Amino acid sequence: MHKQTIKTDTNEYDVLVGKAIINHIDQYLPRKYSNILVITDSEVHSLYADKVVRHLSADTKVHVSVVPAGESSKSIEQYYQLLTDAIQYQLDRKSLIIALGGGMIGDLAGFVAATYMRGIDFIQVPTTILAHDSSVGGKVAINHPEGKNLIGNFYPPQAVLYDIDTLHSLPDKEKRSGYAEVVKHGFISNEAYLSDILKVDLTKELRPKVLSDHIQKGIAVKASIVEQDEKESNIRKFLNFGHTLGHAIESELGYGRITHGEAVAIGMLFAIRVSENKLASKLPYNELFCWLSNNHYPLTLPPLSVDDLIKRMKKDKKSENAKVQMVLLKNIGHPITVNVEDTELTELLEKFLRELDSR
Ligand SMILES: NC(=O)c1ccc[n+]([C@@H]2O[C@H](COP(=O)([O-])OP(=O)(O)OC[C@H]3O[C@@H](n4cnc5c(N)ncnc54)[C@H](O)[C@@H]3O)[C@@H](O)[C@H]2O)c1
Ligand SMILES: O=C(O)C(=O)C[C@@H](O)[C@H](O)[C@H](O)COP(=O)(O)O
Ligand SMILES: [Zn+2]
Repeated sequence: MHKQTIKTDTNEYDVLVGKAIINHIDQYLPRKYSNILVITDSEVHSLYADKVVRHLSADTKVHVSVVPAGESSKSIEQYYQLLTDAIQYQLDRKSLIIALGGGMIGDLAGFVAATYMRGIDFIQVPTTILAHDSSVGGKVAINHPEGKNLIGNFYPPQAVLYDIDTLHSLPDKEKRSGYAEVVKHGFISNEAYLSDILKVDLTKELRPKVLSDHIQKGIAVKASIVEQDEKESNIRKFLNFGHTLGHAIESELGYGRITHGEAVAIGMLFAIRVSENKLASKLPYNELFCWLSNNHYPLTLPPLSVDDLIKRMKKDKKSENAKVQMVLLKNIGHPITVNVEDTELTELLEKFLRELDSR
């Protein structure tokens, strides 16, 4: 079991990463709760919800709310239904919400916890590789058809209980999606970590030791940034590397048509091209492209209008005064934020999309 404590100006919580954590979930709860609502999705429900409920204390009332699996559930409709469930189950200010699932559930259940009765305790029980990122740092949100995570808050969990045994059941597509955020943590932190990540072959069974090492290092990168800038006034923006275009693609295609990680992978390729162009950076574009391609990431997109993508990029939370702001790399481990003018962005994005089509 590996424990990392996240300490910000206002909060402190533990992230536990290890095997069989769910079997002992009751002992890891920060305190006793008499009423618990487990929020999960339909896939994770059939795999792990019974196990979680079985291992919670018998003298606790436990309710389970299930939303359909997939990004389209990170919606105002599901959010409202979950609040209704919380009211019907008579959750009070001393109750607990458990977010059991990937990043979609973590963000959605976290936002329910953040807003129900002005905020009640919640813990994250992540079940995807991607959730090594989403469960840490306290960003909770739902999507708006106009843009990703436009409705949300910073609301840290009381604990993150990451049982890596759950990762064995992940489909290959979700392994790929999760690894995109691992790669992101590599690019924004250090070359040795990145080159180690790019040795992984996702088409083969992942070695548990390698996986947990990559996850723990990713959490450490995120933790160190969040501890310095919890509310994203400055360096937390670096965690958005690949997301300015990635989020635009997700919302433009319609939520769930491409996974978050697949979109971020394409977004990172674009951010590298822009870094080369604007900062004369020397970055391993081809190495990343080949690794993504060898691991079967989708690297072509249906036809998309550049103008529409740029309109979406302007709705990004980093954008100020209608200027698109991107996270670029001076080199590996040295991210910076840069405003990109519309004309330049249009030119670079057109060229990038043509390049993707032609490879
Ligand atoms: N809050 C943050 O800091 C943050 C960071 C990164 C991403 N996110 C958000 O996270 C979401 C993406 O998260 P995700 O990729 O985990 O998606 P997800 O939660 O939708 O899970 C992906 C799929 O895997 C299934 N699944 C989950 N765990 C499983 C398991 N153990 N075995 C088999 N199937 C399983 C789910 O049912 C779903 O179909 C996006 O909404 C993204 O915006 C948030
Ligand atoms: O934690 C952060 O900060 C991140 O940017 C992590 C991202 O991987 C994540 O997708 C996050 O939800 C994006 O946040 P947003 O503020 O751009 O919606
Ligand atoms: Zn992300």
